[in-house]
Amino acid sequence: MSRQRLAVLGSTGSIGTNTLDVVARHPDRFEVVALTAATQVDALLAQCERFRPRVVAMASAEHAAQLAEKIKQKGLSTQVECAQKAIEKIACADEVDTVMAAIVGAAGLAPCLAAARAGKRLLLANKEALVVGGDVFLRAVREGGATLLPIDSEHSAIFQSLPDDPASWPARIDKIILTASGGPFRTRAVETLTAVTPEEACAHPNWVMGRKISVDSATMMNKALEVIEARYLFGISPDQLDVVIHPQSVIHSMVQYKDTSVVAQLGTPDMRVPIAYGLSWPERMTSGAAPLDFHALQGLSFEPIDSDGHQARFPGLALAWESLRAASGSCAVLNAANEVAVAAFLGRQIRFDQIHQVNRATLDAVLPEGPDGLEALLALDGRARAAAGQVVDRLSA
Ligand SMILES: NC(=O)C1=CN([C@@H]2O[C@H](COP(=O)(O)OP(=O)(O)OC[C@H]3O[C@@H](n4cnc5c(N)ncnc54)[C@H](OP(=O)(O)O)[C@@H]3O)[C@@H](O)[C@H]2O)C=CC1
Ligand SMILES: CC(=O)[C@@H](O)[C@H](O)COP(=O)(O)O
Ligand SMILES: [Mn+2]
Repeated sequence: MSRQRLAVLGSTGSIGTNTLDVVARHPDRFEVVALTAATQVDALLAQCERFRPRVVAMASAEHAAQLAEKIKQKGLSTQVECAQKAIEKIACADEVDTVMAAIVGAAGLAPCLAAARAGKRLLLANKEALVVGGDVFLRAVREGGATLLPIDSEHSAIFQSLPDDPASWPARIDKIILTASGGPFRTRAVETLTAVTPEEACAHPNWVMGRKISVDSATMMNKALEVIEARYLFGISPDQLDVVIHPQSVIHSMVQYKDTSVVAQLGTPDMRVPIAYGLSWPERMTSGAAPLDFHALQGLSFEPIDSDGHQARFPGLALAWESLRAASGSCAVLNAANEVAVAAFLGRQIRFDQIHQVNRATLDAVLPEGPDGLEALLALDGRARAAAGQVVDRLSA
């Protein structure tokens, strides 16, 4: 069996390092040919020493120059490139079979589209790329003949719970139920959310993740993005998408069939499981995760999202359905606003509860014009970021 030649985009992040952890367990199956990162020069250098990729790219010339110098000092043969175009070039290179898309945010859209158009096996962790790209993204997958496999834990669970033949899904499925942990503030008094610090927001109860997605989990904007992601991945209508709070993060999501049967995927909350599934699909291979111990499990519980003040605590969740039903491009506007708002919160410019104010105001202010390609999507993303930035400025003045 020939080895899959892998490129990991965002290799220094949480998904990137988990991917390399899984890959290192299977040297007979994978060859790491390319890695990309943005700012973490030493972390990427260490990955180069361990995995010996042929090429790496960093988002800025400054970081790439620092890395190139260190690579030379170590006597490594890895070629160092820079800028977003180099990352896109890696995503569609002939020497790459499989692309792990693990860049955070809309910055991952162009490389994902490049990989899709080049017909790669595309492992999608970067949910924002699909939220922004929507039908444009799916068209690139179709036309390029790419294989799109979900890595997000909920979407991997749904994919594992669905029949193999996508053509059979509409006739068989009643709805998809995404589970949500409720994040670090599930039981916190709503009126105290004004005082939340970035450190508190990033302390997820079940998962260790990057800072942006951790804040999204705390506002439940992560679940809003995931509802949109599910809409596109599984071609299902927004009315057939439901969310239930499940604080233990053991059931990763469920599919309810027409006969009311529910099929779910369970496991310990460890991203190496969906990563290993994506890498090995349609086979299975070891992931390094600990198995679930049903004898030790304390119980699984569920809370409706409209119970116990959750609607007031998580006002952003409803924006998923609102954006999906609004003009095409609205999901891209929501995503851009949220990226700006989360960055402003992490930079201590706005309060935690003001993230939703930025998202709400930006959705109201920016009218999308049905973006039909990458250029139009990036222009819309830029417009929404400018509008969101103005809201941030007003709130922080
Ligand atoms: N973490 C998790 O468990 C899960 C994550 N996801 C999704 O996966 C994606 C990655 O998340 P996560 O790993 O947590 O994020 P991290 O912040 O941990 O990692 C992000 C990676 O992207 C790189 N990066 C950041 N900005 C840019 C840019 N502008 N251009 C190129 N590269 C960039 C970073 O480089 P550097 O570090 O060098 O600056 C890093 O390698 C997100 O879309 C997230 O929603 C989905 C499910 C679970
Ligand atoms: C691991 C993963 O997929 C994250 O998206 C996770 O689901 C976050 O959990 P909640 O958003 O449910 O808190
Ligand atoms: Mn998820």
